[in-house]
Amino acid sequence: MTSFKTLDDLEDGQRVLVRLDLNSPVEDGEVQDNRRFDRHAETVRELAERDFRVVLMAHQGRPGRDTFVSLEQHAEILGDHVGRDVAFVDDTFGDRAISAINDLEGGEILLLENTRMCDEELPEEDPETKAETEFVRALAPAFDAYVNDAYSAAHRSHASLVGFPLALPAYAGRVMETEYEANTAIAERAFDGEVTMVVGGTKATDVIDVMTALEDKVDTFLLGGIAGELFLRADGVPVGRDIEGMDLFDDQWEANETTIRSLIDDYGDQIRLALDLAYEDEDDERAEIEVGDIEEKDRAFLDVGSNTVSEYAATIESSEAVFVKGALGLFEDERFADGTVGVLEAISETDCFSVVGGGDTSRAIEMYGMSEDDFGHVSIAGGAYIRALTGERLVGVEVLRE
Ligand SMILES: Nc1ncnc2c1ncn2[C@@H]1O[C@H](COP(=O)(O)OP(=O)(O)OP(=O)(O)O)[C@@H](O)[C@H]1O
Ligand SMILES: O=C(O)[C@H](O)COP(=O)(O)O
Repeated sequence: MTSFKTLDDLEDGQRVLVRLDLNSPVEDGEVQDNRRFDRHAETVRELAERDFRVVLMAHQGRPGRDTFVSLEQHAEILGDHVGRDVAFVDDTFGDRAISAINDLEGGEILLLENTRMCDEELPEEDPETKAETEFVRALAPAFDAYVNDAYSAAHRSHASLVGFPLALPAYAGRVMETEYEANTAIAERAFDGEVTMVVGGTKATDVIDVMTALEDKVDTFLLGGIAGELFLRADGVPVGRDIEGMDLFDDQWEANETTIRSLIDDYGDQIRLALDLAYEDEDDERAEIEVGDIEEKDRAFLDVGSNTVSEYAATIESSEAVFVKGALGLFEDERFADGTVGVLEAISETDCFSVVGGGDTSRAIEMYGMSEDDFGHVSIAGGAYIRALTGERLVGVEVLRE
């Protein structure tokens, strides 16, 4: 299906430069462990076991943000997941980096400093320009091959992602391979039965883009979350009131009202909206109301209701393939997790082909004790996932294919 080379095509024992995506949440300066470490650990472990000298590159945050920190902590967390030491050098491509690389023995692993600390990394330029940067020209000669495992960053035309594949023989890592295959399935595969897509979350434009790109691939869109409420509002239901401190509705409504209305007009038969919604009552408990009984915009809705969950679950049960993008409610609060957890459980109980994506949404799987093994694929990508779903090509994947 793919035309890129993989680790199966690499001759053992070489010097490999490997790009991972370890971009993680950072709280009070502390890097938080997450599934990206676990997934990439497989690629790294395989390379170390095959006696490669393994040098890793990754980014964290962006200059100017609190999350823009050194990768020193990442080396330790990754080492725990790999089950081997991951050394760290606080240099990206200077003399200290080169000398640490040259000191490596077969089977040893070294992580270089945050690629975004290098000035030439970030400006979005074409691969040819990136291949000419000092960063790539200085580092590439120290290696025999380049491996890109950072599918979730592959929509960025940054030097570490698109420059090196032009300077070295380039291969896809295991995460790159599996993410690519699962996330492009909806655009590239033909399914025999019904294809269902659960769309929610907070970003109306993501939902609109997915629906527009996939209307001829998806039989039924099940809507929820803030995006679902915007569709309900277009359908004449007085919903869409922000909870304090959030600004999720009015700007999005203004910017997207016309598009949402025309989607409902054009594809109404494929779109299913919530039948009931949940809110917080005077006693701080979850309460539900039928959509038809909502008379004015006097409260914030934080989840879809139980009738909606049953209906959506029944549709999922009869589907051949189910894709998820975005949560159906504020699942971080247990009282408003029923919608998101209900559809995820329905998916996990059927043997349909399934892909769950979006950084926040997939977090619900472990939060509520479900197992990733019960899903076809749980993506670790955010921006790259939505681009793949909408058929957009990812520059970092394209250079590997070339
Ligand atoms: N009714 C609601 N009110 C408030 N928040 C909601 C509601 N419904 C869903 N959410 C929030 O939406 C978030 C997920 O939305 P988002 O659009 O970011 O989806 P994602 O695809 O998981 O993430 P990302 O695009 O960031 O990778 C969840 O954290 C959830 O709390
Ligand atoms: O975390 C991500 O989604 C990727 O690493 C891309 O990060 P960016 O949006 O800061 O480029």
